[in-house]
Amino acid sequence: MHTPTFGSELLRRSMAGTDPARTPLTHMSVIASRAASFADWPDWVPTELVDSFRADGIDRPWAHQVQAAEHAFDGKHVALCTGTASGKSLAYQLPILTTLLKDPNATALYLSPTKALGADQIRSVASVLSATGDLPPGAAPGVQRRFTHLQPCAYDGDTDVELRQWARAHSRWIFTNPDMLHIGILSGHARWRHFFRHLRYVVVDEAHHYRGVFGSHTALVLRRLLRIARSAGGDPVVIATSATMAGPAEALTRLIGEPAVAVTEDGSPRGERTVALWEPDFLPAVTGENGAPIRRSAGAESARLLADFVIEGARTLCFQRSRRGVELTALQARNLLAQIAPELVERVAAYRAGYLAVDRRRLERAISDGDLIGVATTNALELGVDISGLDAVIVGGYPGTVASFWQQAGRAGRQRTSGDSLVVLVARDDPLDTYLVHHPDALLGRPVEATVTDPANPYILKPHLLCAAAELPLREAEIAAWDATDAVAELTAEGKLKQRKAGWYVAAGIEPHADIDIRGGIGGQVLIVDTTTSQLLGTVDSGRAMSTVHPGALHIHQGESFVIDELDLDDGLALAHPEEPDWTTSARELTDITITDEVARRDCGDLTVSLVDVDVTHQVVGYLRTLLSGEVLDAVELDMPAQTLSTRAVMYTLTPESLAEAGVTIGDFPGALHAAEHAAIGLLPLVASCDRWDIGGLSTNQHPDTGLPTVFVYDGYMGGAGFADRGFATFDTWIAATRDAVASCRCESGCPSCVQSPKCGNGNDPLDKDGAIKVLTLLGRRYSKDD
Ligand SMILES: Nc1ncnc2c1ncn2[C@@H]1O[C@H](COP(=O)(O)OP(=O)(O)OP(=O)(O)O)[C@@H](O)[C@H]1O
Repeated sequence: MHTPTFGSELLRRSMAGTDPARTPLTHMSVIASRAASFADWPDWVPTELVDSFRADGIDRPWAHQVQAAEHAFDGKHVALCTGTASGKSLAYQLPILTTLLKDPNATALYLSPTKALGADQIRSVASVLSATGDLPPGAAPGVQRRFTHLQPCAYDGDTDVELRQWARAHSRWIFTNPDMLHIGILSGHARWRHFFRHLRYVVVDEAHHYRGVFGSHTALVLRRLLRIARSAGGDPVVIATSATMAGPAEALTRLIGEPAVAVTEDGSPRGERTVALWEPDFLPAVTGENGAPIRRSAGAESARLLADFVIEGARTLCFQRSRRGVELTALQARNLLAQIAPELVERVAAYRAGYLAVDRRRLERAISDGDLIGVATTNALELGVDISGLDAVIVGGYPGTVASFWQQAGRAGRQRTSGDSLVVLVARDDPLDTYLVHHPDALLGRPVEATVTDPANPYILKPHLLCAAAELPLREAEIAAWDATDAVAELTAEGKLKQRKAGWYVAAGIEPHADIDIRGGIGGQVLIVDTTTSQLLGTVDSGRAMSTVHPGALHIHQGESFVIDELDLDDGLALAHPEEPDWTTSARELTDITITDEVARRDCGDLTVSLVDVDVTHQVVGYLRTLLSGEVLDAVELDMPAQTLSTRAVMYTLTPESLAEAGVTIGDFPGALHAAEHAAIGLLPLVASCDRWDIGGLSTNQHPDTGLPTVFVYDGYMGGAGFADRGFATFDTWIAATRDAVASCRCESGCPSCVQSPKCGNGNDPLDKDGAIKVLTLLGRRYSKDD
């Protein structure tokens, strides 16, 4: 570090006294500040609207805002992908408010992945519409009279029946989410005919959230929306926004099935941002499974940094992955402060979604006003919420995607004056975190990951086809455009669709909408119920129930802990009671795989990589209870039935000769392949925007279907979710990163940061770290030549 920055100074002061040989800091770099690039207000924006924006504090738009607004106004679907706090809302507000003002019938729809963000965006629109500009003194507060007919209104699970009726009849700008659009709007679209006939814009905010199974469901909901609007006479333009989305135009096209353009050049000003990567040291005298060393937890390390930054007067947000983690971090930071700076204890708090709305607003105000200096939070503060004046962000554990990392990092430095900030990523004991803190380029120099969706997955597509047919008869051309010929033939053969002259109709007695839970995954659902209050805590895909809500499993719901007493798969019920144990659980599964089809294959000498359809049979055989320190408390056995999952896998085979050549002796094959498989599962999220819990794996010395040493990594969802496809498509990058992650871990013979897996059915045995490096090096060498 040459010239000290705000961030490097803050870190230096916090690290004073640390033994340089054991420094947890693995990297520090500075992202330079940037000046604003302005544009003129487009000449199609009415003066009264420009006045309102000016009165709301926006004198001139930034260049990217105008570019995106112009595309949308010209009728092109547009994806705006610029940094956090780059004013993306204004970019869609300009064409929408203009159109609503000029055409008294025009309507618009706004979609966000969370209700909180939707509420925030309505507030932002209301603020523009109520800005008094040059209205005469004494004009009524609230929305100005000339804008009253626009009536932006929320329409989600919290909206009561009366307001819903009012919104349908009067609102010209509806704020909702994909879930409500599916179940509450498209299912009864006849009542919305006027709204759809005049629908001119659809906003898809924070579009990178639509990935994996949720993304595939949303893609189909959006296609149904466009189809219904067009059949009613409307022709909406879609405006997608995201601070972090790879290939935004392609991503939007994948989501809506139609061509789109992108705007990515960010014209907003930014302060100087220092980014630090941090790897907690190993704990002395504490060991985990099979005696492996374990690191100080990311939560405890984050709490220490939070307390240090608060002492330095730096206003800091500290992100934690779980709500429980948030409470613990805030508590630990307060305990540390109580010993050294007791006057600061009350200036640190926890923030999470389970709190009452009033408490959340109070906390948000206290953060903005500076009454609170340090706040531990879940990703509830990651999206949208416009809090300014923060100096530092601590990201406690890689949040799963590069997109989320930048989203969280972007919460600091939103101050327009200087905006200098510090971001620290604290690694968890996990291969992906280890890799990232030792390979800064993979995090800081890499474009964000592609959002993976697979709307062609028949297990997702078929229920949506039934909904579409129930909404309006399905026509040949639509079926072809949705790539659904086979699925429609199957539904027709099953008697669920009937072909008539005007198209395909859903068979009498079928009400398909309620059968889809667009966040719940695929297939049937198991309900999780608190037996002490009869409260429904949530649902889980039945295919994943045995590994997540087996008897004895710890289940977290809105920050509260529950322990599962009973799982009844026949009735689809998991019964739980509240309990706050100091351990967590992870299921142990045994897996068998049969290859049913080969979709694609790349040979490289005697090695092969293939994309295959597989039947995965797994059986949960027990679970581990692990203390929060990482220490294993015990292993509990379970007797659960086996289940079969038909899905997609990426598979590679090697030969005994190639392994021997790479230096792996025959007795070490199982441990080497097993360790390589675990690490590859841990690293797949680097290329496929999924969670390691979305995927599974199997390695074997000799698979019956290949006759060779074989490793599979498969999607944990019926029909697949697109993750294995990404693994196949980016095999070289994925395997090279996996090799580097294992090789750069400082442990001697394998630990949770490299080759141990928290859900291994074989108790992480055998594992051969050195052998895994040899296997991965061999694959990497061969395939990088090939690519
Ligand atoms: N042209 C502009 N000039 C000055 N300030 C602006 C301009 N455009 C927007 N802003 C302000 O910037 C802040 C961030 O805007 P906004 O919330 O729309 O950003 P965003 O890109 O949606 O952020 P996020 O990605 O965090 O959701 C707001 O306070 C807004 O009023």
